[in-house]
Amino acid sequence: MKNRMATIFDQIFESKKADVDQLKASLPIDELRKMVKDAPSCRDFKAALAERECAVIAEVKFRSPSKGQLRTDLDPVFIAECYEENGASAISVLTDRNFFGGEKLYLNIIRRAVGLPLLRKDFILDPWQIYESRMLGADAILLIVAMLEENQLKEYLELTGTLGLAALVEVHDREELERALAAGAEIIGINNRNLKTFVTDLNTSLELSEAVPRDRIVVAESGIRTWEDIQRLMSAGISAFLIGETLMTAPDIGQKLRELLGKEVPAS
Ligand SMILES: O=P(O)(O)OC[C@@H](O)[C@@H](O)c1c[nH]c2ccccc12
Repeated sequence: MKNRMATIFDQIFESKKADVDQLKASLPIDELRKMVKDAPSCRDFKAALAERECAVIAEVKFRSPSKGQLRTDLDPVFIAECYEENGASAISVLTDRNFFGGEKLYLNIIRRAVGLPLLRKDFILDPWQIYESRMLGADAILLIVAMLEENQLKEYLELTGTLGLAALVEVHDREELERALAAGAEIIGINNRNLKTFVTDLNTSLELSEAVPRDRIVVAESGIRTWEDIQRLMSAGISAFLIGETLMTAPDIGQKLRELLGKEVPAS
């Protein structure tokens, strides 16, 4: 089992690398760099998280390698509007097609429908994708420490800042956290999902958040199911939460979000 899962992580990496090589060949980075100059300004992702005591980044994710198809009514705009109406602080949009059923186009159509800042959820391996994210209408990108070399992480963080994008820097363990902090990450995502086994454990966020200085924002990611989960994380000083599956599998997405925010008592 363990080996099979490890292979999926490697598969994602290889598949993304092949995609990026192809994209780079079709549009040289210099061209892309020129295009970015005309992109509209970004919405402030960091401020949106900082201004609430309990900030939910609600995710548009139709499929995952561990759970398969999460939802069959594929209406990303409807879901994003539902998130906005029911109290989300930001929206995370999966743009990886092969493993998560995402589309780059979703960023564009969701951006036109809602006013919240958008996080592009993908596997960033190359600066090309950072320029592309800006073109697609993202306000923030995910940088996964486990996928990047130390110098890449620093370089990519700098580039995100230069382009006006925010970066959510994702870590899974203490060593990755140290690397993220050393690189100057301001928003640290602590992923409760073990990348090899895909098992989620909220203790990962509870334990690692203790080592994050107070001037950085911590986002607890993955495996959050209830208001009680959120309260547990809040008691450790965490105030931002990235939630996908629980919302995407709920029959009434809006109601589920209100429940998670403590605004409504669960139906059963
Ligand atoms: O669906 P969940 O368990 O609520 O998790 C959301 C989010 O944390 C998860 O989708 C995620 C975290 N890091 C990622 C990196 C790539 C793709 C997806 C992810």
